[in-house]
Amino acid sequence: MKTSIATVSISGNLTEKLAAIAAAGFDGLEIFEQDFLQDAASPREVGAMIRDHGLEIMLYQPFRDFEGLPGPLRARAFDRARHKFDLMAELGADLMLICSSVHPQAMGGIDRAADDLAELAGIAAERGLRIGYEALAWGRHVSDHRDAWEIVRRADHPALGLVLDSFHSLGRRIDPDTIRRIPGDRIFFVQLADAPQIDMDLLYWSRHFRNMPGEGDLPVVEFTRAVAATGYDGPLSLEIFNDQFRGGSPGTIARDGHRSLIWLMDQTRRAEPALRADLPDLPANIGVEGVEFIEFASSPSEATNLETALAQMGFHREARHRNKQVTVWRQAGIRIVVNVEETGFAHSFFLNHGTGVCDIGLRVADAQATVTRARALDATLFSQPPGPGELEIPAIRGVGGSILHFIDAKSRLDEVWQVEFTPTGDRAPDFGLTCVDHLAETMDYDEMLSWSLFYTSIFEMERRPMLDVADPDGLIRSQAIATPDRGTRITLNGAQSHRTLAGGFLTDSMGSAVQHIALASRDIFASAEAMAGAGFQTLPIPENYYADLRARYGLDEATAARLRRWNILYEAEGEAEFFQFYGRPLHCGLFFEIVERRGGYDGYGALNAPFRVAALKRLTRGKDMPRN
Ligand SMILES: O=C(O)c1ccc(O)c(O)c1
Ligand SMILES: [Mg+2]
Repeated sequence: MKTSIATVSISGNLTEKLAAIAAAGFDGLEIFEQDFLQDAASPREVGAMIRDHGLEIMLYQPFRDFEGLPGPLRARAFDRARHKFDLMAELGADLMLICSSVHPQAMGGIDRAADDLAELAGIAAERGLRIGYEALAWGRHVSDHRDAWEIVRRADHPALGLVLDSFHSLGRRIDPDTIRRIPGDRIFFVQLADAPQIDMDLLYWSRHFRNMPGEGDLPVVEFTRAVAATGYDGPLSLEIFNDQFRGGSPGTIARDGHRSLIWLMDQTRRAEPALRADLPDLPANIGVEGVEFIEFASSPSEATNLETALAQMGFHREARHRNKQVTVWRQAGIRIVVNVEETGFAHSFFLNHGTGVCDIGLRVADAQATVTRARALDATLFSQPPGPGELEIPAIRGVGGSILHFIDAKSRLDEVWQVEFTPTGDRAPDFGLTCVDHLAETMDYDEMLSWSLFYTSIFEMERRPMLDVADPDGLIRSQAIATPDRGTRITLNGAQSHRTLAGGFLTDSMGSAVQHIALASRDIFASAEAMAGAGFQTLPIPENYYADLRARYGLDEATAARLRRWNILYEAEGEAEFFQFYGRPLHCGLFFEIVERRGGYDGYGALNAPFRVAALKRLTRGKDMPRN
């Protein structure tokens, strides 16, 4: 199956669109009439331009309001079509999409539509062209692919086929398995789009909120499986109308689109062996076994602030790198690496962003397989020449110029701590922190879909519904992603305004980055006490919060007082309970969170998030009186 994308999916002018589509690796495109009409070049020149980019024109669209018209209107529609056929010949396009009519005078009737389309197919065939009929979800008489197929079947003309569009079928909740009964050679073209599940008018939803397969909530994999089962082996083409994408970077949107199609074909192939995908073999979604390390880039002077916080949380300096100014801070299953080298990747990260998380190490079963999959999904590999005696650990580029390293036991990369580091012999205190609970990455709202697709397409990770968090100065959208065992969790936080806390952090850190690190505690009260004893300062939470908490959950005075004492926030869902408290932000804006989950709690304290944001803002504006 070839990959294609409609020009309407990408921002920019036609030249920019073509460059982005070609660079992302698509085989071809659907030329959207509007994109072409607005360009100054002649149809012939546009066709040549497309082919010069190594791209094939797979479809010309849309041709509207054709079938079922009375008398003179019908004749007019045939004239219009002839004119478009002339244009297609100039362009070098041989397939035209006809979408079901929304014309107020269209009469309906399966046979009438079939007769009109058969007659038009005859005209197209004389010119060596073909036409494909698509049911728009809001079509006046035809709004279901089953009816569109019945029309195509009755018209029975070799130059007429069906066009399927996942949005129109799935948006109307039509069972995709109904596609399985259509012969694959009568399907001329397949368009794909996903969308977030929002209850709204179909036309408005379709024209503004479509997104890439895997970015939304529609069962696009089931749809593609059904298509594959018919034996269809034509192009899979993205047709994405999205307001956000229209304003996005053409290169990023095209890359995400290509990634989504590779992901989709891979998922489909695994479930539906009949699929003939032009895809190399690639390993299945990579299972992540945990966070092996979190590395900060810093400088000797700036690192002190961070290292003080680490010591106050009960970390000890466990080991030093043999050749580099790199130290490992450790507590149970958590390793925090502090890199103050003056050359190399971490240093350039530091120069660009200041102190911050430059590298995340993930534990996987097979590091090499991980980069093979990541590469097939258009991720950028990262490498830096290893120093003498150092291991070559596979890595890719992640959020905001940071990197992701992959550590496995299979190729003994997990021995890096013994091979490259020498123990300091420092005493290990135990403040009860056990492992990384989650990493919170802050980014521009417009980047969220892109990074969520990145994680969920490469790794075995699932998305949770998107949440809104109210910041006093705007909204933050939050998207949690986690492995099925919940052992590795990442939250993506999207800022829409630079006046929000997250937005301010983005400006200060010169781009997307980890804004907070949540560490899991065995016993949050014991951890809070030990940390306070070591001088750790928590984020003060106002009295009002605890009054509200008592009312909300009927907590007794003693429990509320205990929570209040350590500024611990609380949330409960049935038997499941969540406890969390925050540290104060470091100079770099990053802060730590300590959490304890009980009874299978699976969230992130969404009800508490606005209190946390307001408390942080009070603190940074210097208006808060510490209570303890
Ligand atoms: O929104 C539309 O009008 C429109 C046009 C052509 C398509 O292929 C489509 O899916 C929608
Ligand atoms: Mg369509």
